[in-house]
Amino acid sequence: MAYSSLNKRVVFIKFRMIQTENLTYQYKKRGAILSFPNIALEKGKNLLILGESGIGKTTLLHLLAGLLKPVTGNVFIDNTDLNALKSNKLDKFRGKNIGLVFQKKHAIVSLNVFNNLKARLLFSNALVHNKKIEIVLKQLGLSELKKNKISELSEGQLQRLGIALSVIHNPKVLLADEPTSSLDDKNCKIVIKLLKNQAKQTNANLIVITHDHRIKSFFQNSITL
Ligand SMILES: Nc1ncnc2c1ncn2[C@@H]1O[C@H](COP(=O)(O)OP(=O)(O)OP(=O)(O)O)[C@@H](O)[C@H]1O
Repeated sequence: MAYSSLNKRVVFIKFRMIQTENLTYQYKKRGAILSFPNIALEKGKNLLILGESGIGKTTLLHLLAGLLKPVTGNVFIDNTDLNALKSNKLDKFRGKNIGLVFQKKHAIVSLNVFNNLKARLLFSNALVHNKKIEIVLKQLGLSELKKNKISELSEGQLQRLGIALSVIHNPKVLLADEPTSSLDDKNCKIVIKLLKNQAKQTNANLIVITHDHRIKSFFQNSITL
């Protein structure tokens, strides 16, 4: 076959890191059925998901993380169908590939800042590199506080530690639930920039779910539930 005709037949299929199809969820039998638009996100792309209170934002985030099983539909992360994984494999997959940023902080109070990050790496079966921890602490402005107890951190410092804990194992996907809703304008901007920078540095996909319209301008892609 001549090169020119071979060339014409080359098809570029864009690889989707995150893909959902026909997702629905129902908390109670006879309860309302929550249904969600399809998501298709190429590697490294970010997405903002907006929606009013009670519309199902946290539910969608939990479906994307495999914390809830959909009534119908599928979630594919890096070509893996989360529905097809048994619970221990799903836990391992989530631990390795997904970073969750919750509004409530998930640090272990009996450990200092540095050891919290070490524990997070151990939990996700990642290699513990002290240097890597130092780098993330520096990126998030927490180096000076590495030996501090969790109780000694301010709200803003705790939030940055929450981000550090979500990104330390280089997840492929970073899911953030209302990361800015309780913040003033200045800190809202800082947190979104930190999340975007962290995602960019590790070539991860960032999905932020929120009702906070202030952050719309930081995202090229957004959907409203
Ligand atoms: N555990 C539960 N049992 C029953 N219903 C639930 C449960 N969790 C959420 N719901 C209902 O499901 C719907 C979607 O809830 P969800 O928390 O996903 O919304 P949300 O958009 O994140 O809301 P908010 O912005 O107020 O946090 C709501 O009507 C809520 O009352």
